[in-house]
Amino acid sequence: MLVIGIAGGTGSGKTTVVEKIVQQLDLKGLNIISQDNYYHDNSQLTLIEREALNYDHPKSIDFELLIEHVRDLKAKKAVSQPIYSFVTHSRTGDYNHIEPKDVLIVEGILVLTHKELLKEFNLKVFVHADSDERLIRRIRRDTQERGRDLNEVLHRYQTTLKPMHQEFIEPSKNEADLIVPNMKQNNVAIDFLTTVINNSLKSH
Ligand SMILES: Nc1ncnc2c1ncn2[C@@H]1O[C@H](COP(=O)(O)OP(=O)(O)O)[C@@H](O)[C@H]1O
Ligand SMILES: Nc1ccn([C@@H]2O[C@H](COP(=O)(O)O)[C@@H](O)[C@H]2O)c(=O)n1
Repeated sequence: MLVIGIAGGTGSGKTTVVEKIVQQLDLKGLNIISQDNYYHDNSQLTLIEREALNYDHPKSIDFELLIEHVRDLKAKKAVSQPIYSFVTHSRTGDYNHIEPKDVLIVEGILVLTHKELLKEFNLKVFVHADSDERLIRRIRRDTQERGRDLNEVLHRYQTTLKPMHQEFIEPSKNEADLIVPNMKQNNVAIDFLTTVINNSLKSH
């Protein structure tokens, strides 16, 4: 199985880049795992306590479970992935059933920060967009899709998101084999990445 890690700051366009690659790949069997499903549950806390948590620090992710699922899929075992709600900041109690396929893409802001997870990747990609562009995209997305208001997004940006990005996410760019500039539509980078994946598939 070919395992690809795709990181980048919030709003850099990881999900969009993955969608475009998937459209272009000539493949039947591919799984996409988002790090977002592996946030710790925290349902033992009140909603107010959960709202105050730092969701951009590596400790906010259940990497143990994420790595277990990557290894299980590589060993051709199906996994039950928890479903996460950005509205309640906790797991919903429901699960996605994932059967192993030929290619696995693992995407998320912190997937290139964890030493053990890095060992599982055959190809490591970092999607880049400048911080002002990412903040604009984040405001739009979180107010339209994640039930947040402007004050919440800006407060989170200043208190946790920006410092964590500088401390953990930006340095993880050094782990990448490929950096995809995604300030504007970048079909050349998407074509290039698709070619690299197709070539890697031939040698697997
Ligand atoms: N190259 C781009 N140009 C303009 N908008 C983009 C581009 N890539 C992504 N977006 C938009 O930015 C927002 C965040 O993108 P998304 O792929 O969800 O980022 P991420 O998964 O890294 O948080 C989405 O609304 C998406 O449509
Ligand atoms: N309960 C939560 C959990 C995470 N976040 C934010 O999500 C961002 C990561 O997701 P992307 O799709 O943008 O990569 C991260 O920056 C967290 O701040 C949240 O707001 N609430």
